[in-house]
Amino acid sequence: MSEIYIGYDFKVAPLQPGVEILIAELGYAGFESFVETETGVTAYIQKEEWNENILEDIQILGSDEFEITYTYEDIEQTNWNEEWEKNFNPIVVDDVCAVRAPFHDKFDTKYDIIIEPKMSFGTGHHETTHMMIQHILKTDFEGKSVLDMGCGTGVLAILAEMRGATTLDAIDIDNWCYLNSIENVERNACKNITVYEGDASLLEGKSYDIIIANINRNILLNDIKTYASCLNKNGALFLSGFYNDDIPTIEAECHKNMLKLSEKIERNNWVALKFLN
Ligand SMILES: C[S@@+](CC[C@H](N)C(=O)[O-])C[C@H]1O[C@@H](n2cnc3c(N)ncnc32)[C@H](O)[C@@H]1O
Repeated sequence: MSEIYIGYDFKVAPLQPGVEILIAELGYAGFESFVETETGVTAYIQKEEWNENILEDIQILGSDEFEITYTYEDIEQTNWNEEWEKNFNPIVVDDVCAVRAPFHDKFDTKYDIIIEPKMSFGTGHHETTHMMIQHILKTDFEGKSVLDMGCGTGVLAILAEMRGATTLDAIDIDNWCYLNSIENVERNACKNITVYEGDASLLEGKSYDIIIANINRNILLNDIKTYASCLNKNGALFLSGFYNDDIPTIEAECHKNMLKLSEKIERNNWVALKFLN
């Protein structure tokens, strides 16, 4: 890996969903890591992956809905690591589950998950991860088979195993997330999780008692049919990665696939839904 990164400091108004959209677009353009700041996001790309037209296809920069300005500079990788460590604060969900980095002190919680998120999404900071953790804490996982779709850092699969799940598949389309999930599974001494790189096309012939998918509205709308076909009788599907306003569309797609909405958690306009078949 190259020693030198280029760091872009983006200032974004309004902050959300601007930062979220910007991160998604930059990810596609080859940026590898993101540190959210009070005014926007700092995004890093390896210098050897960079060219001066790198932002040419980033649509949100031309949008009238957002005002986005940026500066950029060369960053030594060591500085980037420090920057990341400064910005990753541990979180505790419902006093029961801590998600922290190896360099944070241990918490006195029932579940203590150690994550080195590097470039993957899923430190528990995001509303959707937080709510999915809340759903998992309320659900009986003892002896269950589980799919964590869009696993990111693997945090949700790791918690599901800690809660008693005995067979788990964790899948992410992104190579960094795949590699990072394998690392985090080992770091937390999980024994029942298999990590795959890919998407819903890997699910043919598979079946699970519980499916967790924190991705985004459009991917979910596309893949709910496949998830429903992989869900065992009396199964549960947890979905997040979308807003309150998206519920009717998501619910309609679930209905088409014989899934009934049974519970909703909401946080800052983001939602996490539980469906039963
Ligand atoms: C919002 S993050 C969730 C990460 C983690 N599960 C959490 O809750 O913190 C969504 C993840 O889905 C992955 N992803 C996006 N599209 C996907 C697809 N079609 N199939 C599988 N994973 C996908 C992304 O790479 C990303 O890591």
